[in-house]
Amino acid sequence: MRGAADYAGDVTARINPSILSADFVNMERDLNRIQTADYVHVDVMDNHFVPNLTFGPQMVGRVQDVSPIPLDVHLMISDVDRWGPGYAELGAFSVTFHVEAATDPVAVARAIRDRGARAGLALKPGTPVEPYLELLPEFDQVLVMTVEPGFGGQSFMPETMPKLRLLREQVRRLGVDTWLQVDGGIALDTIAIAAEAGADTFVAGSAVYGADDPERAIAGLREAATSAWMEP
Ligand SMILES: O=C(CO)[C@H](O)[C@H](O)COP(=O)(O)O
Ligand SMILES: [Fe+2]
Repeated sequence: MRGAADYAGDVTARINPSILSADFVNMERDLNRIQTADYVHVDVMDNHFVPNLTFGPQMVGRVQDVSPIPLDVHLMISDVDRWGPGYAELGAFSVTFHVEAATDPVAVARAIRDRGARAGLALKPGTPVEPYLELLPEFDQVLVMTVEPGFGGQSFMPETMPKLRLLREQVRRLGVDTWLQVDGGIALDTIAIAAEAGADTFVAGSAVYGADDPERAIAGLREAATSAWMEP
């Protein structure tokens, strides 16, 4: 039997709703609709690294001020050497950046950690994982994108799952506690696929905010992922 403990110690699946699907002019209200979330996923886009634009440090700082739940910041921006560590200084719980956006990913991760946040490495669907497997001890989480970054509401890409399997194997081999996150198209019908492949942390935007009852949606997702771990 492949139990949850194999994947994530004795934690339950972490569900991180993405406020990309929230109402930007009612952000505080929408943060209060997800009080059972593990972390709040914050998508920062610069219309350069990805063809979409959201917000920057000023807005994330205000979200940090009013959110009762710690922030999981996902940077989809260029030049994270310059901008990345500042998000840690705002008090984010974790700051995740795309490997292509850093001149020296390890140096950026160390700068983020030095400022008190967890450092995450993000991989787009077309970005291979092999060159980074040995770097796992430098990162607190790896984000395997399960859609092309830039927009919510896209379809889950199952072809990204082999990367997750390799990462899970490497986490076991090195004995590190690097969280494995998936982001994009995560819903009740896809979360089990990612959980079975080794993910322990799940971002969901439209599946949470598109539901009549976001907290019930969070509970359903958590239950679906945890059940997938328990299956023989
Ligand atoms: O990083 C992202 C997009 O680049 C978002 O976090 C992600 O797409 C969440 O939205 P959904 O769950 O609706 O796919
Ligand atoms: Fe994201």
